[in-house]
Amino acid sequence: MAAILEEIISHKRIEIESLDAQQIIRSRKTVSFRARLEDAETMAVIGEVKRASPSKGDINIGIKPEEQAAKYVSGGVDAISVLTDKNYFKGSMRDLEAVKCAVGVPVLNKDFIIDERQIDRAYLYGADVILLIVAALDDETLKRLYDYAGTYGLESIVEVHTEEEMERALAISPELIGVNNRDLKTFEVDIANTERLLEKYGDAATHFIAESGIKTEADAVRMRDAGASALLVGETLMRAEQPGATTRALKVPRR
Ligand SMILES: O=C(O)c1ccccc1NCC(=O)[C@H](O)[C@H](O)COP(=O)(O)O
Repeated sequence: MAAILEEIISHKRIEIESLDAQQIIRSRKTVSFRARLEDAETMAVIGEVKRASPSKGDINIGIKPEEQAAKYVSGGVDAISVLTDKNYFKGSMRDLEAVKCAVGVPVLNKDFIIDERQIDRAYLYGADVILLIVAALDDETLKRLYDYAGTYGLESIVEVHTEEEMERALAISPELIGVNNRDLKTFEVDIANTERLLEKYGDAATHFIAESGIKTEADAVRMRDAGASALLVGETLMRAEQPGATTRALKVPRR
């Protein structure tokens, strides 16, 4: 595991000690991102609320998450990702809740999930989708958490960066796979990673989401041509003067 991921996960282990197992009333219906993807005529865009990151430090600290999310919605965004980790990304579960109250599109709880209690919390705060990072989980835990999320109607984006992780992800037949273009060992970002992996695995029966380093319409076209049906975009939208217009520009027609 990359050193930064290992460090984040050790913080998560401490964080989850304070989370109680809860009896949760499962009355809230989640909003499906997969259904939206299947209906889309353009590349789907997941706009991310990302105040800061380990690789870039502070990006846009002062924003109100619900206002930022509303700007993405004005550009036709298909889902909002909210980074809820506090130590490394300066986010919170309150950010997620504020976004969920402000928008109707699916909301992704972007965090480093290693335990069922984080999934309980994601549902409680209004998530529709969670992220499961293959590099942070063994095979048994990955499958267990994937299935557990499904009991809430939560969809999981199973994130990979390498071929080996892709093989491990495909073994559980997930409906959504995120291909991260960021190498967490070096922080180097190269969108050719999605092209490389999808050249080999693009025919798999799943939806591929290209994550990280997407800046321009030309990048969106490259990801579409590689076989991705969605983009996850953080920094570009967080720094954009007009996040709505930037979102719209990335929604290139599907092939
Ligand atoms: O962004 C980081 O520095 C980072 C470091 C360690 C673990 C995860 C990290 N990022 C999380 C993400 O996956 C990105 O926020 C997401 O893909 C959007 O990336 P970008 O559009 O490049 O901001």
